[in-house]
Amino acid sequence: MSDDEADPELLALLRQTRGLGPVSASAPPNTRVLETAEFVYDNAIDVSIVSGATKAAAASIWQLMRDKDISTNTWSEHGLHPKAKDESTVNFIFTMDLLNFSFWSTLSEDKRFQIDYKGRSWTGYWSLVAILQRALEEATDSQLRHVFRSSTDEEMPLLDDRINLLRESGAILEEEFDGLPINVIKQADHSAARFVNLLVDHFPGFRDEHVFHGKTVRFYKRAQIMVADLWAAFNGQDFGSFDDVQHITIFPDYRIPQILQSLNVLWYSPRLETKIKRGEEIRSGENMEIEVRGCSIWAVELLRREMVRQHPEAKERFNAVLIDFFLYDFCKQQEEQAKADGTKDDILPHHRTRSTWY
Ligand SMILES: Nc1nc2c(c(CN[C@H]3C=C[C@H](O)[C@@H]3O)cn2[C@@H]2O[C@H](COP(=O)(O)O)[C@@H](O)[C@H]2O)c(=O)[nH]1
Repeated sequence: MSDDEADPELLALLRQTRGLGPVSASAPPNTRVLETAEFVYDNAIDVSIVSGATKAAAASIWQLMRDKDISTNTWSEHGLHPKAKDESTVNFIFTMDLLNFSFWSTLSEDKRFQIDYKGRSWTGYWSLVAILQRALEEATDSQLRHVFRSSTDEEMPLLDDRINLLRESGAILEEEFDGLPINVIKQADHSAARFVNLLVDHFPGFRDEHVFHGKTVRFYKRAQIMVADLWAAFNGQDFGSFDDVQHITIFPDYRIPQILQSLNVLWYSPRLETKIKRGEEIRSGENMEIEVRGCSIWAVELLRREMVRQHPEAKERFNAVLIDFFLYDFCKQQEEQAKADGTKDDILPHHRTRSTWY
C-alpha cells in the first residue's frame, strides 16, 4: 500500500516514530529518549542491568525519598539556587543549563577548579551556580572570564566552549525568541517534551545525539535537566507548569551511572571497570560511553516501574526527575562521606568523558 493510500493517522504515527516532519495533532510530543535507552540496553555488551539489585534499590530509594519527603521544593532549598518565582529565575536556569556540564577534574581537592563565593569554596555543579550568581553581581561582558575565574591554577573546564555557547545561544535566542527564554516556554505550550524538542531543534548546543550501531541515539541531557529545573524551581506552576513532565527521563551525566554502579544496579564489564578505575578517558560517542549513558536511563526507568509495582502511590509522587535529583544528591553525599571516613578508594569513581553534553 503506498503512503497516499495509508490511513492518515497511521501515516502520521509512522512519520513520528521515524522522527520525520510534522506529526498529527493527536500524537503527543515525544523526545524519543526512552526508546533510545531501551535500544542501547538491548545492544550493550559492556554494561548491563542487574534485576535483583534494581528491585532492592527500588525499595530502599522509595524509603529514603519518602523519609526525606523529596519534592519539587527540594530544588529551591539549595542555598545557591534562585528563589524568585519570576522571569529572572527562568533566565538564570536557561543560562545555567546551557553550561551545566563537565566539572570533573583529575587534580586534588585543593588544586581542582573552584569558586570562592559568599565566604566559601564551591566545586563541581555548584561552582557554576556560584559563578552565575556572581555574574549577576559583576554583569559586564568584558569581565566574563574574570567572573568565571578560578581560585586555583586550574581554570574552569571547557571555558572557551562555555563562552562560545553563551554567545551562540544568545544570538539564537535574540533571533528566534526575541531574546527571552520565557518565549521558549510559551512555545512549548505546557509540554515538557515539546520544550526539549524546541531547545534541540533551535540550539545546536543542546543537540545531545550520537550514532550507536548505526542508529541515532538521543540523550538530550541538558535540555531535559532544564525543563526539570524549571518544573522544580516553580513547583510545577507558572513557568514550571508542564503536563507531561513524567515523560522526562533521568539526565545521563557522569554522576547517575556512578551511583547506579555503586548500588550494583549497573554492571560494568571488567575492561570498562578497569578503564574507569585507572582514570582513563572514555571518548564522547564511543560505544562504552553510549552504553553507560543509555543503560543508566533504562535502569532508572525499570527501577521506577519496580518502585510503582511495590508502592502504587509512587506513580504520582516520584517521577524520573525526582528520582534523578535524589540520586544525584545521594551520590554527592556518598562521595563526601567517603572522603570524610577515608573510604574514597573503595567506591568506583565516575567515568571520565570530557564533553559539553554533560
Ligand atoms: N543527573 C543529574 N545531573 C546533575 C544534577 C545536578 C545538580 N542538580 C541539583 C538540582 C536539584 C538536585 O537536587 C541537585 O541538587 C548537576 N548535575 C550534573 O552532574 C555533573 C556535576 O557533578 P559534580 O561535578 O559532582 O558537581 C554535571 O554533569 C552536572 O550537569 C542533577 O540533579 N541530576
